[in-house]
Amino acid sequence: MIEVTDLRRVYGGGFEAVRGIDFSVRRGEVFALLGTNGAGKTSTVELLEGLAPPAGGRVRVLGHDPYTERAAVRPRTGVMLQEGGFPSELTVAETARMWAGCVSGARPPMEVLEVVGLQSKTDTRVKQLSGGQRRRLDLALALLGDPEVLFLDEPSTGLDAEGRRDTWELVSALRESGTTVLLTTHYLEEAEQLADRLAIMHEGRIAATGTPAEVTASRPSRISFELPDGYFVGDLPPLGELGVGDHEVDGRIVRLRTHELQRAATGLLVWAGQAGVELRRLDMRSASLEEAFLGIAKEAAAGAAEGTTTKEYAA
Ligand SMILES: Nc1ncnc2c1ncn2[C@@H]1O[C@H](COP(=O)(O)OP(=O)(O)OP(=O)(O)O)[C@@H](O)[C@H]1O
Repeated sequence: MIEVTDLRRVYGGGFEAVRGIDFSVRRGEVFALLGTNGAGKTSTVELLEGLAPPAGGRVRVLGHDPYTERAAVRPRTGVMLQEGGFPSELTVAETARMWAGCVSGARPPMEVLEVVGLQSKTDTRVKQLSGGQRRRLDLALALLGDPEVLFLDEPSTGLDAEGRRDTWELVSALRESGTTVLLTTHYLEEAEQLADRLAIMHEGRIAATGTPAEVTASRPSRISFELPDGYFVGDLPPLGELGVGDHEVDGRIVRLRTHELQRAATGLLVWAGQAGVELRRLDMRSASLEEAFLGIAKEAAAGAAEGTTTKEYAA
């Protein structure tokens, strides 16, 4: 549905915001673009939406160039920009009707307003809507053309926790109905919940890509606990044999990092059981997408000088 090869975007002053990225999105998939501020997510999405031509490389959406073959692509895509501009004096219903007039084969405006939960606000003027309600109106307009591919640029920014959950449910329902979704987000939990696959951007490049599970699986799990009274780290079983990569001791607290959580955890608990000691403040956890994101961004920053390579976790 979307195919991106060696894509580049250069702004007026010569600044290269997108520096040769590759990814593809399959039919019915939710694909998330993550990244630090200024990583190049919006610059990329705008190229996919056909709002600007690339400085280099290639974009195909539904098999077409979204910039030069706009007429073939635009009717089949829905776009929710980071900031929508609405005439503020119109009501919600008037805005949806006006927009429907610009879309060929539009769905009934009331239907999409109901989908996003704005049915009780149809007579409210846009200027009186909250920020979150405006985001929902924006989403409703993107859905009017019943798109095959939906671009959502930070769909839940500005929404409260409940609004965010509602948006997630909506995106999940769209995926169920076969819509392909490309979204950018700052919320790692959002990507973890919604994305079938994701790419983490950093300074115009893709630093890592794969399913959320694949990207997090590359990061070490953590175990921490308090040393039992009278014991020292040297009294623990040999950590290397438990699959522990490295460890640090902070007062009485021991922190272990491992790529083999079950083996390390079992070894530690068997040891504690045999020694008859309690491991107080015991905590064991797999890496979260947030840890993976922070680690990858840090590594990418460190590796930038020597030319960063993309980590592919996909099978
Ligand atoms: N019109 C422009 N002219 C010059 N530079 C720009 C322009 N638009 C964006 N940039 C720069 O390009 C880089 C990428 O910006 P972009 O908005 O794509 O990042 P982003 O990943 O979407 O960031 P955010 O998460 O903060 O929205 C930034 O350094 C930004 O300052």
